This record gives sequence, C-alpha cells and structure tokens, in this order.
Amino acid sequence: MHQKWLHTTEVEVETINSKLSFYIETIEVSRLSALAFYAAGESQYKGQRFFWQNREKTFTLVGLGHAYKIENNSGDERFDQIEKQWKELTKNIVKEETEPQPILFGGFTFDPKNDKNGEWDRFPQSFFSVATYQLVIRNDKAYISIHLITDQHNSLKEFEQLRKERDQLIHAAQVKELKTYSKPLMTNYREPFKDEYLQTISTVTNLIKANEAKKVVIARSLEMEFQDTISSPQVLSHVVNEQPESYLFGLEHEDLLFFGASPERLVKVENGQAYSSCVAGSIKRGKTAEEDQLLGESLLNDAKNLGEHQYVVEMIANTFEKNCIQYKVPKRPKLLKIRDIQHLYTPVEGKLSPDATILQLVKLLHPTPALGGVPRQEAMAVIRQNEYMNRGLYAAPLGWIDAEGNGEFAVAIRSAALKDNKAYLYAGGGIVADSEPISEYEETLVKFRPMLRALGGQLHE
Ligand SMILES: C=C(O[C@@H]1C=C(C(=O)O)C=C[C@H]1O)C(=O)O
Ligand SMILES: [Mg+2]
Repeated sequence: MHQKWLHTTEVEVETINSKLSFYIETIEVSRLSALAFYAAGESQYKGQRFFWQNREKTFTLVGLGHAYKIENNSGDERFDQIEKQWKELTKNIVKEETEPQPILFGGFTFDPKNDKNGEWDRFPQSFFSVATYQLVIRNDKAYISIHLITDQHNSLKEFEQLRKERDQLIHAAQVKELKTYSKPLMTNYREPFKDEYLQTISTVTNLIKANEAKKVVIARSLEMEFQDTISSPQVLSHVVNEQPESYLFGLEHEDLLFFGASPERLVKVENGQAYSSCVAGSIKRGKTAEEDQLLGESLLNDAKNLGEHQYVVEMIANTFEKNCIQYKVPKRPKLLKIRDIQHLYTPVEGKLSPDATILQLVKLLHPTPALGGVPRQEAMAVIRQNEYMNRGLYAAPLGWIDAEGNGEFAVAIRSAALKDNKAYLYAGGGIVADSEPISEYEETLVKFRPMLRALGGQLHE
C-alpha cells in the first residue's frame, strides 16, 4: 500500500500540574477500511477505541488507544472544564503544521444528577480522549496520526515503537478488510418495567395537564442476552451496513461499548458557522411509497406532533439568537425519513458570535426539549423521578472537537450499551398533554428497531 509522510511535530504543553510534550506524526495512506482499522485494535486496544461517521459520510474517525484522557465528574462545570483542558493541551499547536489536527472525541452523560445503578456505574459524567492512533478519512483520503503526550524528555524510543505498531495495525487492517461478521445469537430478551412505563406516560400527561410541565421526554430500555460475548467490530459492522442515513458511532470505555445510529445533530461548527437540528415528532414508514407519503403528510399536519416539535424549535432558535451574529430558522418543519421512521425536522443555522464556542453551545443546548423537556429543570426532575434506568450516554451529546474550534456533536439516540454478553437498548419519546400510553409505547418499538436489527434480535413489525 502507498504511504506518504506528511509531518512530525513536537509541541510543548503547560498544564496546571505539569509540563508535557505532545508529539504528532501523520501519514497519508492510499486506502483503508475504517472498520478494519478499528478491528485491528482488538487485542491491544479493546476498551480504548472509538468510531464515528457523520450523516453525510464525508468524515470518518477512528481512535485506538488513549494518548490522553480528559474526564470529570464536575456536574454543571463539566463542559467548561473539558473546554479549558483541551485549550491548554492544544494551545501551541499550529494548524498549518498538523493537518489533519489532533481530535478530542467523547461524550457528556445525559444527567449527572441521576444516581440509579446499572450498566453506566463506572462511566464518568464527561469522558473524552485523544487517540494514540487516529484515523481520519475525508475527501476520499485516509490519514493516520500517532499521538504521544508525555512528561518524559527523551521519547524517541517510545515513538519509534509506536511507528512500528502503526505499520502493524495498517497491515492487520488490510488483512481484515473483507471480513464479514455474523449476527450474534440471542438467548434471552426482556422488556423490563413495561407496565410501569405505560403508567408513567399517564402520570406525566396528568402532570402536564396540571401545568407542572409542558413537555417531558420519557424513555425506557430493552435487555438482550447472547450466547457469547459480542465483539464491538461485529456490531459496528452491522450498524455501518444497515443505517446509511445516520450518524454512526461507537465508544468503548473499559468493558462497555456504547454504540448507535442517530439521525439527530445537536450542533456542528465549521469555520465559525454553527448548525443544529430540531428533530421531534414521529411516525412509522409506510410499506408502499403511497402509504409512506400519506403517513408523512399526516405527520406534517398532526397537532400533537407539531406541538412536540415546536418546543424544540423555540428553544434552539432562542439559543442561536443569543450566540450568533445572525441565524435562520425555516417557518415550517420538513420530513426527515430514515430506514424505520420519519420525523419532523427543522434545520437551524447561524454565524457564531466571536466569543461563542462549540462546547458552550453543547452546554446551552443540552438537553434540548427533544430529549429533556420544557421547562428544562422541571422536565429533568420528572425524568429522574419516573424513569426506571440511568440514561448514561443515551440521548446525550457525543462527538468531537479539534484545536481550532471546529467539531460536531450528535444526540446519541437509537443507541445501546453492550457489556459482556448483554445489551441494553434505549428509546423514548416526547410526552405532551395529548400523548397516549399505547401509541407512545409503539413509537418506542419503532425506535428500538435499528439496534435490535444490528444485534440480531426479533423485530416487532
Ligand atoms: C427520544 C428519542 O427520540 C426523540 C424523540 C422524538 C419523538 O418523540 O417524536 C423524535 C426524535 C428524537 O428527538 C429516541 O429515539 O429515543
Ligand atoms: Mg414523539
């Protein structure tokens, strides 16, 4: 395979606690499957990998190993802290010398105040890393960067070691390129707290009718068990093959893999331009083109769904109003059609004010009323009290930033957590005054489908 050396750089870093050196080397490789590169890290870097692909499939990112972790359990301060530490680490990086730049990838959990135990117990409130091996694929070009961040002065030997390993990983990825993966064999399927969930929907509609909130998003989980422990390239390969119209993501933390295929952008910033999307209001896809169109039209005219949607538009527009020099919001929603479901969709776009940043927008936007509710604090309290699970990263901001202020975060829905031979799938929906328990329940079944399919579980048609 063709390889071209691009740059080797050393940057000094001064953090509050220490002086570090940040070594970066990037090569361009002629052609590489992102998933095969991820799979090549199976023995050395299991538990320290990530995978990301944007909706348009113009940007793919894979990370193997943690060159540096930035994590915290700082509640409301967590966004500012991540931003501050990332700025410290990358302050001396000169863009022109390090293209593509080092990327920080990770997520913020949905609600730091949720203390329910379960699969998320060991996961911090914010978890980000710079990968030891970073693969970026964009404009049909693949770049692999080695990152070494160390307080040792003479690291040439260590760096030489990393170069050797990089070449082995590339070789292993080429060997694995055409590998196909089977579906896991499911042995058990549970729908925990189904009756409680139905009851909660009535409780919440009553709270809303009594004016205690206007909208609250209530979610639930499914549990599946498998004959064997599932590898994360195995599930990711199915997601990649089956969900072309979504953000695709996988994030490993110790023995947990969180993965999914979300249609929903929280925020993207590119050269000072910010983009968000209001996605709320749902209906299934039709079996024929005609039925699909009729369903879509009924969604566009349905008062309950338009109500759910409008709360999101108001809140996101408001945030752009305060953080942009100019911004635009279409008057009416369009349809966003993905494999299993169609949604009401309003894109929002604006030119960021000079002092606004992507992480500030993440902090202000999360959770939008598409995942939390209105008013925000009241809705969060209702969720904490009424949901029978800890959302962890489900419905939370997940994505990346670079050293220049560019980046993108999706809302991590249509997602699941995988641990050993068990999977926990998550789905919810926006509850408003006229929501009905059974139709909300059915809406969650449709929303579970992408992950059920990837995991080889039965589909509730
Ligand atoms: C909460 C989820 O989805 C959100 C809720 C929607 C709704 O209630 O109509 C639609 C899209 C998402 O913003 C989920 O998929 O779990
Ligand atoms: Mg809904």
